[in-house]
Order: sequence, then C-alpha cells, then structure tokens
Amino acid sequence: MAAVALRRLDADSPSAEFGPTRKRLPLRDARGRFLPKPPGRRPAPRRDVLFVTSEMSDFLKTGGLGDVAAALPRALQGGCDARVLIPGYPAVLRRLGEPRVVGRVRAHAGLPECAIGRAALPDGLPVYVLVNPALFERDGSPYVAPDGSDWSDNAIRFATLAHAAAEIAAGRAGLGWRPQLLHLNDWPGALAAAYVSWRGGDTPSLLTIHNLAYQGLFPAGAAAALGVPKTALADLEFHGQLSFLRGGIVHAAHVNTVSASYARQITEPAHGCGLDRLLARCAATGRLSGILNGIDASWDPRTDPHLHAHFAAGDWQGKRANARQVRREFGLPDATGPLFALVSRLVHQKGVDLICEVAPQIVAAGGQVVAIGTGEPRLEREVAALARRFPGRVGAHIGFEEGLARRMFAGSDFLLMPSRFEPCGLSQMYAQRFASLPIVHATGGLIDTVEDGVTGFQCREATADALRRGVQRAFRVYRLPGLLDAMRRAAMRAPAGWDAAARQYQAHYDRMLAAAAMRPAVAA
Ligand SMILES: Nc1ncnc2c1ncn2[C@@H]1O[C@H](COP(=O)(O)OP(=O)(O)O[C@H]2O[C@H](CO)[C@@H](O)[C@H](O)[C@H]2O)[C@@H](O)[C@H]1O
Repeated sequence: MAAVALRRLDADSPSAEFGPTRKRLPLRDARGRFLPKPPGRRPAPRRDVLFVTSEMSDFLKTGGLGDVAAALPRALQGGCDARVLIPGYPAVLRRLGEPRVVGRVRAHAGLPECAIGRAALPDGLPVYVLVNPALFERDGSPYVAPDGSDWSDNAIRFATLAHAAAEIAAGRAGLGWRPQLLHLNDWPGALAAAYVSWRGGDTPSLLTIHNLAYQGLFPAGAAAALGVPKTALADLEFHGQLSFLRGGIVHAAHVNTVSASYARQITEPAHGCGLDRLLARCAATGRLSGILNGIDASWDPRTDPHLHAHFAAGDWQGKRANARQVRREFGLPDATGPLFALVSRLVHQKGVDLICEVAPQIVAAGGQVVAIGTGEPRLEREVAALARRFPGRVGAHIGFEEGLARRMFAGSDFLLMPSRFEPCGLSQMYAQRFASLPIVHATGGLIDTVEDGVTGFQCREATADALRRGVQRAFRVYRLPGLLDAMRRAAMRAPAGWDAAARQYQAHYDRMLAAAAMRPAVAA
C-alpha cells in the first residue's frame, strides 16, 4: 500500500509547463479551518495517465490510431491528467520546435539512452517526446522506409518507446511526474506492460488493441537486445518468434479493443490471429472488453474548412457542390448517377480487391467511383489500373491527403467499405457524418456502427457477390429521393462523439487503480 500512497503524492506535484495542478484543494473557512465537503459533491478521483502511442494526427498519421491518439487523450482531460508519450519523429519535432529536455531514460540491454522532451500543444494537451535522432529522426512513415519495407530496427525502436514508458511509470526518468497507470496502444507500446512487471513495478496498464493483425513479430534472437529476461521468454513466444502484442496482453491489467463485436470475434480462431485462446482466457476473467471509438468534433460538414461548400442535414445543394468539386479534382465529368468513394489504407483487410471486382458493374449501372489510398503495391496498382480502364467514370489518387479525403466523404453518395475484418473503423463514421451512406461487410465495429437499411448497408459476407448486392440496394435507394433523404439524415444523427468512450475508459482506469491499491506494495 505504501508504494501506492507515495505515488499519489508524487503525482500531485504542480507542473509549471502544463498549468496549475488539477488537484482540488479542501475547502477552509476564513480562519483556515477545514469545512465539511458540500453534500452530494464527491471530488472527482485523480487519474494520472500516460498515453503511449506511435502516431497522432496532430503530427502524423498512417491510419485510425493517429485519429484516436489525438482525440481520446483530449476527451479524457475532464476526468484525468492524461499526457501523451510519442517518439520524436521529424514531424513531431518540426511541429513542437525543440521540446525542452526534462528527463532521460538510461540505456537497457541493447536499447539506447534517450532524452525526454516536454511540450504542450496549443490547447494545453501535454506531450512527452522520446528523443533519439538515430532511432526516430528519419523520413518515411513511423513503421516503414520510403521503399515500403519495415525499418529493420523496428524491434529496438518500439521496445525503446515501451521501455521509456515503463521507466516513466517507475519514476526513473526524472520527470517529476509519475502516471498512476499506462494506457498503451497496439504493439508499438504493448511491451511497456511487460517491462513494468519484469522490473517488479506495480503500475497497471490498459492495452488497447486497434488491430490484432499487427502484432509486432520479431526474430527470437532479438530477445537479449530487448532486455527480455530469460525466464520471461514464454510471455512473448509466438510460433518461434517474439510477439510484442502477446507480451502486452499477458502483462496488462486490462485489454480492450475498439468495438464490442470485434472484442467477441478475436476470442475465436477466425479473427484471433493465433491469440484467440489467450484472449478468450482474458474474456473469461473479465480482462477483455470492447469500447467503441468516437470521432472528433472537426468532422462537421457545417464547419469543416477542407470542404468546398458547407452543408447541414437536408441541405443537399451544399452536398452536391462538394460532389462537383470532387469530380473536378479526380478529372471526372459531372453526372447524375451516384458517386461511390473508397477512402482507405490499400490493404487486404479492407477488401479493396472486392471493390475492384465490383467497380465495372457500378460503372455499367451509371455510377462513378473515386478512390484514395496508399498501401500494398499490388493493390495500389489495381486501383490505378481501374482508373485507366474507366476514364471519366473512375478516378484514383494513390497518396494520403486528409483534405481530399474529407471532401470525398462530403461529396460522395456512398462509401465502399467491405472490410474482411474491422476492429472499429472510422471512415464509415466520417462518411455518415457527411451524409455518405456506407456499404460495409457486417463485421467488427461495422456491425456496431452501421444500421442496415437505416444508416447504411450491411453485406453478410466479404465477397464480391455480397458487395454487388449491397451496391444494387444503394442504387435503388438513390432513385428514391424520399428514402435517400431519410437515410442521410439518420446517418448524420448517428451517435459518434468521444464522451461515451471516455467515460468507459475512465471506469476501467478506476477499476484498475482500485485493484492496484488492494495489492501488497512491491518495489518499483
Ligand atoms: N489515403 C488516405 N488519405 C487520407 N486519409 C486516409 C487515407 N487512407 C485512410 N485515411 C484515413 O485514415 C483513417 C483510417 O481509419 P480506420 O479506422 O478506418 O482504419 P485503420 O485500419 O487505419 O485503423 C485501425 O485502428 C482504428 C482506430 O482504432 C480502427 O477504427 C480500425 O478498425 C483499425 O483497423 C481514417 O481517418 C481515414 O479517413
């Protein structure tokens, strides 16, 4: 217990950079005597959280994690002191300038020493930046080199991030602030939970799995360089390799994924990526849950600065102005038929090949398709080839451009998203908010966010035939203006903010902290 009590005192110390402490001072009368608490108003519990992420859309994003990492720590601020830890990529350092060095993480096994910089984003969100030029200051995405291959030292790079989080949790990084818990995201942060327990710490971790298909698999020979104790190799072992995600699942106090349906699916072999039995055991002991992602307030067609014309529900003139603009940007002529959009990472998961198979029928029926994405070279080539095959009917942009993606959600009538699996999915929620009806495969978070025939269309299977039937239903609705109007309005009203998710995360934090407080103290 003593260790927990000490940690709480540490965490109360004010932080000059991040504004006054959020601690509520006890009420006193004019003579300084303590007053009783006002009836019915219990002070909010403190929750000091280090949110560990490998991307954040304030700086750079490759997919949905970047959006969540920007939105969730902000949504948590009401009830938590949530601070972000992110590697010092060039995009981060450019945006923050040279962050002030406030701490240091010592080298461990083959993991190099790092500095920790501190900065606050303009809205006050505190960010710790893990600075090591050799590991993080390179062009390309966080995970892959410009030629598309994984960075060869990814195991060291992200183990260094995870280890730094564990050292901050242990109070060994010299920050003058110590989180009560770690909130880890996906494999790049997952190993922090393991480092905490391998070194005898007691800071609980919540691990959020945004996509189980990416596990952070590395050769078993890397274990010594990563500082994995010989007695703990089994924690990470996955078919002869080391799985960072497995290490996180084994050691996290709680694991969640980003929708209730996906949380169920990953306990079964079809979607469990080989970890289904471990995850089923987590579920059986109440250690696995699903919390649906939200979308942030910037996704508003009445105010989004990226749009060509703003619009609200019922103002379909404004929506049509965006459609004209999108057609122009993709070099397509104006048309009276529906406009279908694909906005996605171009990977097998997203069913891009199914869209390519069905696109000729969309075109034959009088529709047009616009596609934006980057990813697997084979799928990039397929999408680009489609645009060449159907000039004036299909437009493709191989690249990543948020403003154009937003205009596509606003200008399209339907979004194509036949994902083979989908932990939550954000694109379908963005589309709904912008009155584009998603056509989805009924899987994972797509089941939980798309109401069939009301806010979009669900296809039973991830096959071209099922998608074709979904597209046919969309064409029928498009020809019925009354129904189209009703579905668009319903889609725009679909609940999608971050408040509900933030409340659920806070409830988990409280349970984890209560459980940690019950455990006997251990040395950090
Ligand atoms: N070329 C491009 N240009 C511009 N924007 C592009 C783009 N390609 C994709 N995007 C954007 O990137 C994001 C993708 O998010 P998703 O949630 O749909 O999928 P992703 O698989 O990356 O995320 C994973 O993590 C998230 C977050 O938890 C889960 O919702 C999801 O199911 C899981 O697979 C969206 O904001 C989308 O608009």
